[in-house]
Amino acid sequence: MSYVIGIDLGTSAVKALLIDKEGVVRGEASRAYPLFHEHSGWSEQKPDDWVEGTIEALKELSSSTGINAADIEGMSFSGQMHGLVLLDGEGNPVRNAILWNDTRTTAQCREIERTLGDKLLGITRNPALEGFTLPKILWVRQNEPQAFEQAKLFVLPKDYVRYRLTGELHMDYSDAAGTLLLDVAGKQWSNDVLAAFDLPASFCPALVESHGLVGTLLPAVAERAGLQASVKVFAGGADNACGAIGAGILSEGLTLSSIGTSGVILNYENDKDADFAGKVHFFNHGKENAFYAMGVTLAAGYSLSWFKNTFAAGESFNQMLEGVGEVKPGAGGLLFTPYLVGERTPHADAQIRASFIGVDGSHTRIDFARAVMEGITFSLNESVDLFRKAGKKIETVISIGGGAQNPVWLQMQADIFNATVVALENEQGPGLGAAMLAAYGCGWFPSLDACADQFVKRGASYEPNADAVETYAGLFRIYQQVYEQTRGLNEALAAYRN
Ligand SMILES: Nc1ncnc2c1ncn2[C@@H]1O[C@H](COP(=O)(O)OP(=O)(O)O)[C@@H](O)[C@H]1O
Ligand SMILES: O=C(CO)[C@@H](O)[C@H](O)COP(=O)(O)O
Repeated sequence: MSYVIGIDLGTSAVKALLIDKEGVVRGEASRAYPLFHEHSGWSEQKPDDWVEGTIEALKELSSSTGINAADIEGMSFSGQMHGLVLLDGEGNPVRNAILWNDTRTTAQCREIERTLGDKLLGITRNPALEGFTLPKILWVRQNEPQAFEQAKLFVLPKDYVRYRLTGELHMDYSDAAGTLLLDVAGKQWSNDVLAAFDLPASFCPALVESHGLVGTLLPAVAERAGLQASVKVFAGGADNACGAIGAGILSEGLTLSSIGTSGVILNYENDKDADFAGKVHFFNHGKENAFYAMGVTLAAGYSLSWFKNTFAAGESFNQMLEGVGEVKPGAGGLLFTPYLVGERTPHADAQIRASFIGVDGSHTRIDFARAVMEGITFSLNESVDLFRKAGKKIETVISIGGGAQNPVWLQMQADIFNATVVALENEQGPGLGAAMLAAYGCGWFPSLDACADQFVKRGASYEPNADAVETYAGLFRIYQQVYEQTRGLNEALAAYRN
């Protein structure tokens, strides 16, 4: 039997999956690593923590499954997007990575808008948002000139890990699309954008397709991980592109909802010229010459894990959420907006913060937990709403991510989105998409679509309940007002943050 490995470099942990030719998961291992929040709005990780975590997870995977290492043919990656890793001439990081959920770069975003004007959307197909990579590059240049002086090249998180595993430096189109330096439709680094910010072409790594072969394992890494150095390593993709591949979102008309640390509503696009006027992100897919548009909730699963860590420390998600299905839709008039770290869609705002509105003396912790889940889902529904207004039909939504583990949340998504929500059997998130890129790259299938036919297995389906749909439609209108009503208050409170 032959196997491939999919590595999902997430924000909270790296997860490695061993998958056979039938698409059956034969083993999994993960390693968590810390996030550093030195100031409000800052979010960093140590690139070498990712590398160590990945090698440790691979070691566990190879030893615990008891399979013959020679049977592992290939591996590929899914990575948290946008994070800036600056490398010196020797390939060492010059500072910690600045992550996708770090919002320190508002001034640099305004500078990018002033410098590029309409060209920005025309070339990169996206507006300047704090989470994207170019503003982070400018921030380091302006605030840490000594570190910037040493930097010869930038990569994204999974590219750094792959580099340390193979010695080869590349970036795939799906991840490069989130840097604001790529001509998305033309699939090349934009000389116009690079020149506008005085960055040399040598600052960007070579571009490859997500299923492209980039090398094999370095012998020392292979030995530590318990693998053979001949394992073929394929580039991989952005976590949302890989999540979409792993959910079979490979043709028009399919929509994905992902509740991981962040939350995403994603729509497949064949048309490189599809125009959403920058209201949602528009990126290259991990499938060759395909695209996707998506809206992003910055703190989706993060809001629930914040709530758990703060008010239910020591409990599992299942323990904390026991009985949440018995609380009626609307949590007794309690509304939550999930703006714990600012927001992206539809309000690109780094200063906004979360609120509970309507707290009543009768509310208990389980009402708050339900309100948090509903608030996250209302935020995702803002993206569903945007897509519907742009003419997209959203009738069936495939749900992935840690949030899809809870059936009450799956039904809640069906009721709030007013669409059929489908879970996957043995949901594995973007790691499955990464493994599929390796399976396709190894030549096991003639196309990614053929691989999806074999690997992606739909599970339970949730239909919208008419009463709940009506209740939520009313609540959603109230939810939508909270942003404007709390914006000024949060701007004033910003001065008091750490
Ligand atoms: N049993 C569960 N029930 C509901 N939500 C859960 C459960 N387990 C995890 N989650 C949610 O999923 C999130 C993690 O999702 P995951 O896809 O693993 O994230 P990432 O890839 O960003 O690390 C958590 O923050 C939590 O909100
Ligand atoms: O910033 C984005 C997408 O634009 C995030 O989706 C990151 O890619 C991190 O994702 P998760 O850790 O939530 O999977």
